[in-house]
Amino acid sequence: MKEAGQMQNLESAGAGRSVSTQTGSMTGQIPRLSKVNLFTLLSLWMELFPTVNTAQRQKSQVKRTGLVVVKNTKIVGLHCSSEDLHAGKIALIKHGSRLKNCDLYFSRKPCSACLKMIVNAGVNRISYWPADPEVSLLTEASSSEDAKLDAKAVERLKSNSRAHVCVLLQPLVCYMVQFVEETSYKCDFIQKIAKTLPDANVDFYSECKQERIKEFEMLFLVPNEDMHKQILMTIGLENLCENPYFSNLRQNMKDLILLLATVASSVPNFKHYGFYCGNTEQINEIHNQSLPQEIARHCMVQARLLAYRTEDHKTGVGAVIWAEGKSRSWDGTGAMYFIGCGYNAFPVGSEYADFPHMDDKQKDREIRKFRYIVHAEQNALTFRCQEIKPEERSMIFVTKCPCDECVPLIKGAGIKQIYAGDVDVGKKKADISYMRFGELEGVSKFTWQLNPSRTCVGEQNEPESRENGVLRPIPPGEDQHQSKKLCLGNR
Ligand SMILES: Nc1ccn([C@H]2C[C@H](O)[C@@H](COP(=O)(O)OP(=O)(O)OP(=O)(O)O)O2)c(=O)n1
Repeated sequence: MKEAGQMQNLESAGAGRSVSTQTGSMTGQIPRLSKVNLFTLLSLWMELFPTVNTAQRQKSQVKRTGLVVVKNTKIVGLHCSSEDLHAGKIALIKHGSRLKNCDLYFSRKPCSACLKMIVNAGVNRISYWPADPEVSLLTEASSSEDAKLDAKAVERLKSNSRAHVCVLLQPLVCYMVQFVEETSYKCDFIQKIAKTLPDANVDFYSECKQERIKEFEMLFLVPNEDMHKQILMTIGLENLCENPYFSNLRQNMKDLILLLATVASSVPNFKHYGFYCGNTEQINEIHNQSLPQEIARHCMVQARLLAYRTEDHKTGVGAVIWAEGKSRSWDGTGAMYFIGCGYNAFPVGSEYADFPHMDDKQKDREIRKFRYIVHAEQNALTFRCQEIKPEERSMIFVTKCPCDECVPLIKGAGIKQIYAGDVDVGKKKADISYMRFGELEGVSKFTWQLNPSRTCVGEQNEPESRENGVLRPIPPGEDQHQSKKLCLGNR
């Protein structure tokens, strides 16, 4: 029996098949991200969810942690720890006994306080990223005694628990890194900057990527190999300390970090580019309702990661739906909470040869893919884990413009905002068209572009920035600082 459509298992459809590809990966074969790697990457990315006191928390002994909750291979929760609550505690508050039989992917090994509760809730598997644990072992000698005691307690809980507590790091399939590199560079967001700013040095993308790789390696990889081995020993992974296991582990970790940095750079924090409403008359009104750019970019990167699970040989699309609750809650995502996600794939349970895979170039319309493939937005809506509340602001992030089939679905579902690429807007292709998005009313549309208020209303009208849905004024100098960091193309 095949798994549900949100996370359909069609490994056979992806890796290792010779296909004609618009993206033209080196071999003409489309590699596909495994589910385990997707969940792992999303957990690391959730650790980086833009929060208020990120800097402050990094200094504390309890490290920020990202968490993905998976039930029957479907993502039912994307969380991150806050100043007050660890990731495991947040999962417990949000899901309670529904955690039974779930698989949890942590960006760090959880502490004993979290582990005892989630084990007690009856989870099936706990997978964690094998670097510095939640209660950091990379701290001063005075507090390291507590950290070691905690690591021992975790081991004891682990050995007496029914849940499988493990490290799940799969090597990436062949050419995955090259494929992600090519498709990230060619993605709508980077190409739009390259087209609209012809003077910009196109190297901005590579430079941004290099910065991100450095930043992520600092965060997710213990820089010193001996220290990494010591941590692995303390957290009960002595079997990974010998070579070749240790070097393989480091290599797998580095590959995943590289992949995350590449995808993250494809929705860059560059100059005044971001998700804006194209209609200048509505700018002021809509700005008050739109998300802070850093959160919008963060969610779009999640959608981009999901797109690497596509079953379409040519065009991968990812979608993720979030909502903003009425008040800020005590987790690291503030007032935002996860509703659902998906990618374009053939109907649940189908096998590789059940449906046609051809595109518009195929003369025989009967063997084209379009009538069979379920779109990313459709899967995200179908397999959502929460209801969409009409009184709350809900938003969908899609890597491509919603097509005419999806636009009324999104509106009908009560989603209030769409964040999307707009490269095909207004196009009518033979079997799929993107005409209705432009005309859509009653749903705010934010597409990737240069901030229109920079050219239309002047810089003084820059909206207040918000942290996790909470309005705050921009502290003097911060905006300049951000653009300084981002003006990579100006050299
Ligand atoms: N918002 C969207 C838009 C499209 N898709 C999916 C459905 C198809 O799997 C694929 C179609 O993409 P294109 O319209 O780009 O069509 P092609 O894949 O044929 O590419 P081309 O641009 O060359 O026509 O993307 C989706 O899931 N969600």
